[in-house]
Amino acid sequence: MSQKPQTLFDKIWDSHVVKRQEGHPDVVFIDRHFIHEVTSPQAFNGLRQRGIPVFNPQRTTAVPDHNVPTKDQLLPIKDALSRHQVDTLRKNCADFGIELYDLGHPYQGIVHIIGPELGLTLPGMTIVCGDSHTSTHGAFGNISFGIGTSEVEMVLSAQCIMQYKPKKMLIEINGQLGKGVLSKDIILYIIAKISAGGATGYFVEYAGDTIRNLSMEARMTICNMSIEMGARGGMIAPDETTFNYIKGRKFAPQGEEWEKQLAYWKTLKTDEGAEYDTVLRFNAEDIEPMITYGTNPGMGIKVTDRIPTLAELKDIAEQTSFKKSLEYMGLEAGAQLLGKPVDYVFIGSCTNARIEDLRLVADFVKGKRKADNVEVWIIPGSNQVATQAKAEGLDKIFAEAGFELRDPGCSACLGMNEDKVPAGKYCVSTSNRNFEGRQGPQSRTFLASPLTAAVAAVTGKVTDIREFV
Ligand SMILES: CC(C)[C@H](C(=O)O)[C@@H](O)C(=O)O
Ligand code: SF4
Repeated sequence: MSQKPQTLFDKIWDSHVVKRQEGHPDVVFIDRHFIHEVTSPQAFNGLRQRGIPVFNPQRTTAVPDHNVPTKDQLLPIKDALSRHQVDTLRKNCADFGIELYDLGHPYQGIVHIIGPELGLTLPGMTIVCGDSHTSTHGAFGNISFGIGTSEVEMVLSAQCIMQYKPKKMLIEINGQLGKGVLSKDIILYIIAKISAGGATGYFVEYAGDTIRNLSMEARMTICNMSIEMGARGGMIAPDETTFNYIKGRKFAPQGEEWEKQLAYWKTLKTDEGAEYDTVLRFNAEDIEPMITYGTNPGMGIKVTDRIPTLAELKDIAEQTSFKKSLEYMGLEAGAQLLGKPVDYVFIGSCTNARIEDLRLVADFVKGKRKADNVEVWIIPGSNQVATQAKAEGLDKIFAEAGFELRDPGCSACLGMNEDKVPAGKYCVSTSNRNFEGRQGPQSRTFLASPLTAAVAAVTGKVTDIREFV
């Protein structure tokens, strides 16, 4: 009997449904649960109140990342709230028997960076975390999505979650990327095309030869930002690039188990003829280095383009938020961003703080110096990234360029620690959100790729990387 062709999403979802009842959300088994200090405290308190243990502590991994200092990380945390958050995570993990990669541990880092690098993130899994950018892990061909604190409690107590199945979107990108164009530009381009709400209610699968030719690091950047167009998550079918990345990692399957898993992973692709609710197609040749000018990630332009004018925007609601946005950013409609002086450059976050990002930046800045008007922070995504960077001598290249390589954490991606961009200052940032106040009260963010950030650091202004490569 021939089965109806299935999408990759359906294959993984259906194989994890524990209970399905018409008119109710599916009860879905969760293979891997990541937790951090911000969204887990109330969940643990809920368990305490109910007097129940964590159902399967081995499937949960904890790491402090949001509230951690990126200088002198091993000294007691000065900020009282941050210290309390991190201490609470420590106590909860000790009380409930959960593995914690605490500050100073070789595996500590941003939660979405450490999962993949430790081989905890694997194809075919269901993965959740009380964090919207859990979508990052989908680059390995699994279903990964962010959940709320009450759902964190649900997963801790039952290793399952109740969820309605989302709609499915395919985004196919084909063709050769131009010089100086990175995967960050691909995703900023897509979000600019479909808007920050363009994929609301969908789970996105990315496909096409452009995606196939990307490294795992680059794929993670794309899946990471799926959430910034409203999607529940993003995924990419696993292939040889995926398997090579995973092989030999700390918690990756080994020996016979590897062979067994690999055979299963190879089946993880969308069947010919399977249907999506929506299909979008883009050409890689149309994509250029991108930068955002506004206060949501959909407000992006090619770095050489002008900011749109009010008249160019179609709907009225959009016009109101557009005006407010430009006011906040201190920018004029119709103006060019190119040549705009910047004050800070932040290279970091779960979007672009992996070793490949740091290599790209180092490669570009080698022998160059930062401009006098900019302060440059490089915050590695994890201790493993930092160690690797040092082993390769990247720290020396950064130091010679006047860039500061600090300790790992979320840092100025959202400024929950002391790394804040001062009010009114402009920062070219490799992170994923440019919301009002995101990098500090009244801070102004231009989202861009690591290369566009690096060139801004050297010239002190918004610059087209293609002038240099
Ligand atoms: C703090 C956390 C809940 C939040 C998220 O869910 O994304 C943060 O990581 C962010 O990027 O804004
Ligand atoms: S690096 Fe930024 S986006 Fe990623 S988890 Fe941390 S705060 Fe959220």
